[in-house]
Amino acid sequence: MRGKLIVIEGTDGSGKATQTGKLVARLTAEGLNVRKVDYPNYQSQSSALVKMYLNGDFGSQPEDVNAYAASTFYAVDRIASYKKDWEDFYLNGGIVIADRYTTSNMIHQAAKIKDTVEKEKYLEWLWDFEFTKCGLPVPDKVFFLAMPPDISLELMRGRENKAGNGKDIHEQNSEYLAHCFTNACEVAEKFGWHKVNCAFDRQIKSIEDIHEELYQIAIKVIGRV
Ligand SMILES: Nc1ncnc2c1ncn2[C@@H]1O[C@H](COP(=O)(O)OP(=O)(O)OP(=O)(O)O)[C@@H](O)[C@H]1O
Ligand SMILES: Cc1cn([C@H]2C[C@H](O)[C@@H](COP(=O)(O)O)O2)c(=O)[nH]c1=O
Repeated sequence: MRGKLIVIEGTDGSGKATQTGKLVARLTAEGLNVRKVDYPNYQSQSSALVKMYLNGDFGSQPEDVNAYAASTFYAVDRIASYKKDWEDFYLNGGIVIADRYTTSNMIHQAAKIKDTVEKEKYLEWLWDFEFTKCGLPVPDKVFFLAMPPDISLELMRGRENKAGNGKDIHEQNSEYLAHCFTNACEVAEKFGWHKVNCAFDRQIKSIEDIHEELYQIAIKVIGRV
């Protein structure tokens, strides 16, 4: 019996790692069979092209690699991780909580495409490529942590990126972050993601309050209530 896949999404510095860690810890403490995955999988060689892209080896601007090409770098990394680390676990009923997934391509790569018809074509291509052709599981639930870009920039300030080599070409570009946020709000609506409003009037919701909102929905998806 197939398990569940729950994804925690958002733009850079929106609190994904914080919330993924808390949700996994609580569900594990309750005795559920839970595993955490995060993307990019920097620990694996499969992320080599992603690292080169984010390091600026193909150009210093995100748009120097088009949405389709960059998406394939991330997809390859995801497929390697799925096949090696969690396919069996998931197909045998395990609960997987993902910090980023294909949904990050929908946010960060689709943001490069301004024309709405072309963006639509890209989103259809991506769905078919990652889920239908490559066989990655479709998420059971996607949480979108809607943290306004000016606040997430503050949260990220002074913090290194996860690859541990300074700020990457996405993080260096505040204009791109703003485009990604606007695009994420549209995509979240289109695909029926659960949007968590993480701030109101520049007042950030507490880590605990956001966690509680995620937890209450997650246990329904898992079938605990
Ligand atoms: N609701 C919140 N209130 C205050 N601080 C927060 C909140 N959520 C996260 N933070 C802090 O913001 C910083 C960024 O959070 P976190 O690393 O979880 O974000 P992220 O989305 O995983 O980042 P990235 O996209 O760079 O991987 C951390 O220092 C974290 O403790
Ligand atoms: C998984 C994935 C990620 N991205 C983007 C999102 C971020 O800007 C970077 C990864 O940075 P992190 O802070 O180390 O998480 O890459 C993407 O465009 N597509 C993806 O599938």
